[in-house]
Amino acid sequence: MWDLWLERAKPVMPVIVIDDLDTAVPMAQALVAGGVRLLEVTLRTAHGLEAIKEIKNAVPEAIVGVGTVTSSKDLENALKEGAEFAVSPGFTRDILACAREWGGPFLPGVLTPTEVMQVRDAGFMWQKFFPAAAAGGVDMLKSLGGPFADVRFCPTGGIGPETYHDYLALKNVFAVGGSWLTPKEAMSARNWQAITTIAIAT
Ligand SMILES: O=C(O)C(=O)C[C@H](O)[C@H](O)COP(=O)(O)O
Repeated sequence: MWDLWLERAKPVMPVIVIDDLDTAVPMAQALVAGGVRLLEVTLRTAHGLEAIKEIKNAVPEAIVGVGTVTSSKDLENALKEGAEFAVSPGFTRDILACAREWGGPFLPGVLTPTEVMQVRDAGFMWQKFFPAAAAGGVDMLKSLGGPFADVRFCPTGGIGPETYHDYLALKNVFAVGGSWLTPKEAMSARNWQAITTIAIAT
């Protein structure tokens, strides 16, 4: 699925925090206008689920997923609202089982070789590498690429406009995620042009 989506979307995934529900749709439109279509709406605030539903209905060009999935219940709730993919900062046995049953694109979060092996054993070849910068960044991903050449990573955590290129240059990285694409100041000022400008430049 990621392969297919990446044919028509930039390989970047904004990690979106919705403080005010009315920002969800214009923010998504601003990103899509700049070619950023893979949108990870986090469950960090109470508006996450509703925002997923609203964006799905109002912005058909967006590919909307759910982030900060920390339980199987989170995943089930987000799927009911129409989330097309799901991302977790880590994984539990329960989440992996629920994601397998769903069968859709789920990115479990990993940080160590052992975790890469655990989720690969469970059938997940596409993984989130989190927190990327704090855990060794590009060098760590290069090292993981040795024994795990078949695994594709989406690093997130501490990545910004100055560094995301370095990650995307790695052959085991399929996309890069982060909150830099939807800065808090631009969101609260409802400065959609600023968000489109960032998206275009990315
Ligand atoms: O909440 C989640 O779903 C997470 O798993 C963590 C986020 O992906 C990173 O915290 C984003 O990191 P920054 O770009 O440094 O803000």
